[in-house]
Amino acid sequence: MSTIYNSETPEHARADAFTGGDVPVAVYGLGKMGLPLAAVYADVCSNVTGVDVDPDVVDAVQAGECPVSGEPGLPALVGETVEEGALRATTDIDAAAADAKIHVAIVPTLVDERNNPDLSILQRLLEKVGPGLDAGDVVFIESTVPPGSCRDELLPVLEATSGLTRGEFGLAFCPERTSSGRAIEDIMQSYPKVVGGIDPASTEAARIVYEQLNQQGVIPVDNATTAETVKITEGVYRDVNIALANELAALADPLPVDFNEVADAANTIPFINVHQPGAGVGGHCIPYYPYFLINWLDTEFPLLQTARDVNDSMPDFTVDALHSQFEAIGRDIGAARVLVLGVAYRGNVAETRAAPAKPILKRLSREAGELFVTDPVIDDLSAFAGTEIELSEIETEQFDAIVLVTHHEEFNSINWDGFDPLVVVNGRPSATIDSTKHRVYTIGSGLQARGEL
Ligand SMILES: NC(=O)C1=CN([C@@H]2O[C@H](COP(=O)(O)OP(=O)(O)OC[C@H]3O[C@@H](n4cnc5c(N)ncnc54)[C@H](O)[C@@H]3O)[C@@H](O)[C@H]2O)C=CC1
Ligand SMILES: CC(=O)N[C@@H]1[C@@H](OP(=O)(O)OP(=O)(O)OC[C@H]2O[C@@H](n3ccc(=O)[nH]c3=O)[C@H](O)[C@@H]2O)O[C@H](C(=O)O)[C@@H](O)[C@@H]1O
Repeated sequence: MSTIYNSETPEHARADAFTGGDVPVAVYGLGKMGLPLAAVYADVCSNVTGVDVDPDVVDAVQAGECPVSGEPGLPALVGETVEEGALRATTDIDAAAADAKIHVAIVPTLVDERNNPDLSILQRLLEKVGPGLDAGDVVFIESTVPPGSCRDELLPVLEATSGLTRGEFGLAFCPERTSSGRAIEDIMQSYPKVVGGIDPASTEAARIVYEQLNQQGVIPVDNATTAETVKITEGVYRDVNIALANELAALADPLPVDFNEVADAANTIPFINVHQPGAGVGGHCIPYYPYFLINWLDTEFPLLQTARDVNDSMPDFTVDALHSQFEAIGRDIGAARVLVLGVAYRGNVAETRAAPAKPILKRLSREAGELFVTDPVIDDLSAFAGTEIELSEIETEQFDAIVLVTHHEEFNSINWDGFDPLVVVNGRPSATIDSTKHRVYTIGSGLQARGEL
């Protein structure tokens, strides 16, 4: 069997061995990002074992089915690669680790209730992978981790459990630079892959492998900590920029000014990229990554913490805006029927972690007369306050207010004229409320229409 790491075999021969299926791969974690990654690996090298602790996920993949929804091309790729024998799935981590020579970890890396980074799932996984490592194997970490993790936290686990020492096996950080809903495209061709190893041979091994997967090529960086910092920098850049937009969105009220128009105009200069203000920042990535610095290093990050605080205040900003509109028309929100549109953390994605809709609904359940909620992409709304209503039924009801928290494309076909005049708080400037009857307040734009109320 060929090895990729620290081998005297010429580079092109190692790449051929990988694409020819002579270097077995294990992908640990078959979730929203792990399954697309395993399927792309299988498409390229035809020799992948996907490993997951969830037997339902494993059974589905083994049957050629795709347990991850909303990823264009994924069901077909999983079906094809499983049928060809290029992809198989198991819950048996020990056996998969013993067989593989390339080990790819893409399990959750979270923060705890105090926002301290929690790498325990990844560490426990590597404790099981370690005993299966042989000299010449290489481990690629795709889960986002705080800078320094490969060197200080993960390498020691692999050394302790494998009996091997640094230099006998490789370890590189190879971040997922992908978004839900675009996973296959992002993995294969949207942007180059960044890779950084704990030693030059690990970086080289990662470069050789990912050059076969990614049509945009590979950016090898100096070491694993550099690659880890690239990924965190991308995440905090987004969080801080969204916070800037959210802070400036407040200009809409005192001036008044349509800050969304301001942003569009400002963004015509190529080096300006004003983000969109909105009802909040959710998901299991952007709200957490700042804490991979703030609560990891003995360094102050006042800007990052401020950005977090600003973004965390947006659910309250949204509910406060609703209160202001009710006060302006002299109505009592405590007697109002309020509908919330969208609980997913962002449009067109079936994921609710850290969704801004949760605190918005919680507060409205105390402050509104009656509360209703709908989301066409989330099956189970039981974790959210409010009475669930199907999107197809909302036009048969009357409401006093509608709060759009998440902009799913299904909301574009709402017949707004079908409702009697009501208050609308639009939490996503990308959504258009297509009616002049209603009193519409859009975050960033301010009061856009007084309507007939
Ligand atoms: N979802 C996203 O948009 C992005 C995610 N990432 C990174 O990728 C990581 C994984 O993300 P997702 O795939 O979205 O998570 P996910 O929650 O959808 O899936 C994680 C999978 O890992 C499995 N798992 C948990 N412990 C395991 C273990 N010990 N062995 C094997 N499988 C195990 C779970 O059963 C689940 O199927 C994230 O934590 C993040 O660091 C990076 C960029 C984008
Ligand atoms: C720039 C970008 O697309 N970043 C991705 C991000 O994915 P994620 O699914 O979290 O989407 P996101 O568009 O950053 O949105 C996060 C949250 O921020 C909100 N949001 C987003 C952009 C914006 O201008 N204003 C805003 O309020 C969204 O509604 C959502 O609640 O985080 C991923 C990750 O790092 O895990 C990363 O791989 C992805 O590239």
